[in-house]
Amino acid sequence: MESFGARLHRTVAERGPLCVGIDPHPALLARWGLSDDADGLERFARTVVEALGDRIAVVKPQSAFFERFGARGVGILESTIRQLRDAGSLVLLDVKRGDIGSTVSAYASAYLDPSSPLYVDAVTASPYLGVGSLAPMFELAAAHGGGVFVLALTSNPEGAAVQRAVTADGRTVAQTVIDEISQLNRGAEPLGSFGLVVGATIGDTGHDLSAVNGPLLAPGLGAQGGTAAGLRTVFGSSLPSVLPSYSREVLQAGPDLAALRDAADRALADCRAALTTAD
Ligand SMILES: O=c1ccn([C@@H]2O[C@H](COP(=O)(O)O)[C@@H](O)[C@H]2O)c(=O)[nH]1
Repeated sequence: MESFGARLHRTVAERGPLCVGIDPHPALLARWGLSDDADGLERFARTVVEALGDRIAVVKPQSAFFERFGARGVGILESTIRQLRDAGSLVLLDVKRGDIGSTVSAYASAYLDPSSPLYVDAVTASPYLGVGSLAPMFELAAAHGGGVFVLALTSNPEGAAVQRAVTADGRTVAQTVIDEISQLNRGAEPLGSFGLVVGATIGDTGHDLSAVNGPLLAPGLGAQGGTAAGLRTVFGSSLPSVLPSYSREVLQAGPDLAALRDAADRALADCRAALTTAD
């Protein structure tokens, strides 16, 4: 079985270093001329799959925008996941789950067990009940070739107060998360399956990411003010592990398929240039 890290490494080599989010904000539904209901959601998601599913390495549905419409919204999420996988994209479900370990087991079954209707390639997870509480997700991911991206230094300004708080041993909360994920990825080749979320908006992280050996998801590009050119400042020598992520910046080009593809191509070109520029 190929690990998530290996699949990600291969898919990024084939399609380029880009993740595009499916975030059907009410304002975007309106901009696309769609109704703010499950029908509008379905049309929106289908259009993104049709435009980008066969060309983007990773597509990241934001679960909240599907859950907003209850059972039908979750049903649309299920079929969107299936369609993306059929089109060859890796699906990273942005759900930021976290709880006590026994409940995390249920989340792991929901997203990382291949027999689940919501089975995806990887999920986002919140470590604020302790990184160790996420162990059932790490175990099921490892067993089935899945991945988990754990929040470390998020793109929102409110995150810093918690994530940069200093623990009893002198490390920040974020550095303890980084170190635990680095441990899980030790020795993995070509890339570990456990990633971190580090916002593209935060400037120099001031943290040591050198031992992570896993993907660094960088949301916050475009609508939140982060730029591809700024990724070098944020990530320094860890730049080769970065998976840049855009949602609204690309989605606002829709619903025209060619315009969506052009917006994604522009984002990819900017990211390629930023990730490969020599020091
Ligand atoms: O630190 C984080 C973690 C996750 N996100 C999510 O990414 C997208 C960003 O959307 P944009 O439209 O590109 O701003 C969204 O789903 C967030 O929940 C993040 O922004 N920052």
